[in-house]
Amino acid sequence: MDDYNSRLIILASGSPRRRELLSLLGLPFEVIASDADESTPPEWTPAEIVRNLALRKAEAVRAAAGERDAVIVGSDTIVVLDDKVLGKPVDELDSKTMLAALQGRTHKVYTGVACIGLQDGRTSVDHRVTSVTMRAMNDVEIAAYIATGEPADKAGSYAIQGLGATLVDHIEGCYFNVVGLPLSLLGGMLSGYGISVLNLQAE
Ligand SMILES: Cc1cn([C@H]2C[C@H](O)[C@@H](COP(=O)(O)OP(=O)(O)OP(=O)(O)O)O2)c(=O)[nH]c1=O
Repeated sequence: MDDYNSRLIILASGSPRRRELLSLLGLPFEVIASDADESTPPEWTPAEIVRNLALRKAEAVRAAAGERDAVIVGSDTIVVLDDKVLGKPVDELDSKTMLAALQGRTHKVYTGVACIGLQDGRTSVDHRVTSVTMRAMNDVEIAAYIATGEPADKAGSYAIQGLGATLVDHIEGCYFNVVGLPLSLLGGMLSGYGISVLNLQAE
C-alpha cells in the first residue's frame, strides 16, 4: 500500500508561531522562509489580501524547494477593524494606535492558506475568519503591554497565544486562525494532497 505520509511539507514561513502550530500535526516538515513582497492594491478585500499573499509566499520558495515530492504551505494573517486592515506595527506608536482602536471592540482576523504540490504544480487556496472581542483597556495598560515587546511582530499588535490572551474577552471561530495557521483548514487541504494527518490510510 502507498505510504501516504511520505510526502514532505515545506512551510514557506519565517514565523516561529506557524512552525509551532504545524508541529502539532506530527507530520514531517521543513521550513524555508519566504521573502515575498507583501504589498497589495488598496482595492483588495481582506479575503483577497490573505489568499493572494499566502499564495505569493508559497510561490516564492518554489525554486528553493527543488524537485522533491513535497507540498509547499504559505500563510498570511491580517486583523480587520471597521474595514481597516491592520498588519504588523511599524513601531510602538503604531502599536499604541492599533491597540487603542481595538480595545473594547470586536474585530476580525483573516488567515489565508495556500498549498502547492511540487509534483504536479496543483495549487489550492482558502481562508478562515475569526471574530475577536477585546476587553476595554486604558492607556496605562496599553503602554505596559507594548513594553513587554510582544506586539512588535504581530498583526494587530497583539498575540492571543501570549500575554495578549488577557486582553481578549472571547472569540468566535478557529483559535489557531488567530495565531496564524488554521489547523482544521490546513488538515483538510493537506488531505487533498494525499497527506493524512490522522493517518487514515494506515491498516
Ligand atoms: C493576531 C495575531 C497575529 N499573530 C502573528 C501571526 C503572524 O506571524 C503575524 C502576521 O504576519 P504575517 O505577515 O502573516 O506573517 P509573518 O511575517 O510573521 O511570517 P511569514 O510571512 O514568514 O509566514 O502575526 C500572532 O502570533 N498572534 C495573534 O494573536
